[in-house]
Amino acid sequence: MSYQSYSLHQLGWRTTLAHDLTLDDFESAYPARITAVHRDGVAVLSSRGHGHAVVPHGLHADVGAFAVGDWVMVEQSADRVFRRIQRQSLLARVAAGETHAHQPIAANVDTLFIVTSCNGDFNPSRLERYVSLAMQAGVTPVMVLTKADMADDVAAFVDSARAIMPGIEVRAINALDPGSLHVLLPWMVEGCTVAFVGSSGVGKSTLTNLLTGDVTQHTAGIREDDARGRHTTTAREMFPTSHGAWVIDTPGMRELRLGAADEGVAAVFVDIEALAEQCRFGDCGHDGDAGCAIERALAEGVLDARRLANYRKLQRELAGSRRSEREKREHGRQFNAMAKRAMQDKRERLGRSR
Ligand SMILES: Nc1nc2c(ncn2[C@@H]2O[C@H](COP(=O)(O)OP(=O)(O)OP(=O)(O)O)[C@@H](O)[C@H]2O)c(=O)[nH]1
Ligand SMILES: [Zn+2]
Repeated sequence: MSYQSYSLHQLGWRTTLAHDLTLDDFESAYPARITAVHRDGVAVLSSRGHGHAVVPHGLHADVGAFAVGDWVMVEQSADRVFRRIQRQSLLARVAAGETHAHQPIAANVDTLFIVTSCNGDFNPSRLERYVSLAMQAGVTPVMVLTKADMADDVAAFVDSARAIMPGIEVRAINALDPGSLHVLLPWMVEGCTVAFVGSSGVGKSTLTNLLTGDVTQHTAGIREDDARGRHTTTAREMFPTSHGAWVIDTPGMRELRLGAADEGVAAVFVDIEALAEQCRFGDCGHDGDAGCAIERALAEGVLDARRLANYRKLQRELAGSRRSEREKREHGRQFNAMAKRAMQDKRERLGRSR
């Protein structure tokens, strides 16, 4: 199995990916998909099978610029990455702390299964956050409610989940029952890539193992030939399933946080944004202002107070991350100006001493 090869279609190739490539690219290199990112290069899968490719110095800054699921062009004559192909979607991790730096986690994911359980784990505000993140990344969110076998009123959980965003797909499931897996099959299509997020204990590993179990040894490393022909054992983070879809399971998925996700938040809270447009005054503060449509909706019970509070909280976070981006840019500008001054001083001193 570990030496199995896949067609481009099976690997998830889309014709749109080729729009980013020239004839030259195709003559000197071939497309491959990254299944793991290592310190010294990337593990790839292509129509040639499993392989390892080094990332030349200076290509997209460093290995950190590549993510599992990325498509790259690998040189025909050497196991070396030639270039990365434009991503269709990108789940990025926002670093903890004040820097708000974005680190790519998974690329070209089609569906993000947002997993929660039909119990105390179910938290609409956290789900709104995950859905915003998926929308921002360009990935279709699907809500998966596990432990349906242990809840009295599954329908109530499904209804709450449907209220997170208009039109969102919701499926309740008993992850311990392989027979109930069929509810996820519409997204497990050949060449499609899925990933799971959710808190600890909701059943992500159970579902991932069910989907990939009979196809690969999930956690075990696979022997492969590296660039120098040595055998190495490397862990992978992208796995085939029996239905032909791929599951990306990387440790980074567990640390996804909402970054600069303005469009994602706007997509999830379309109801509130539409209400705001109906306020009498364009600069309505939605706080005791006359003719406020949001407050009217609250009073009429059309809008949930918790949802509005979470929308405001996310807006504040977005403002915070915009501010820190600005500060970083400003800091960079100040540093450049300082460096320029130092160079000038040096030139002047040299000029005088001559
Ligand atoms: N009854 C029932 N138990 C479930 C279901 N899904 C998961 N479990 C159980 O819940 C526990 C946690 O499941 P995991 O799959 O390990 O959860 P996880 O999301 O991967 O958790 P982390 O690895 O900590 O992120 C396990 O004991 C599972 O057997 C379900 O639908 N019904
Ligand atoms: Zn208002």
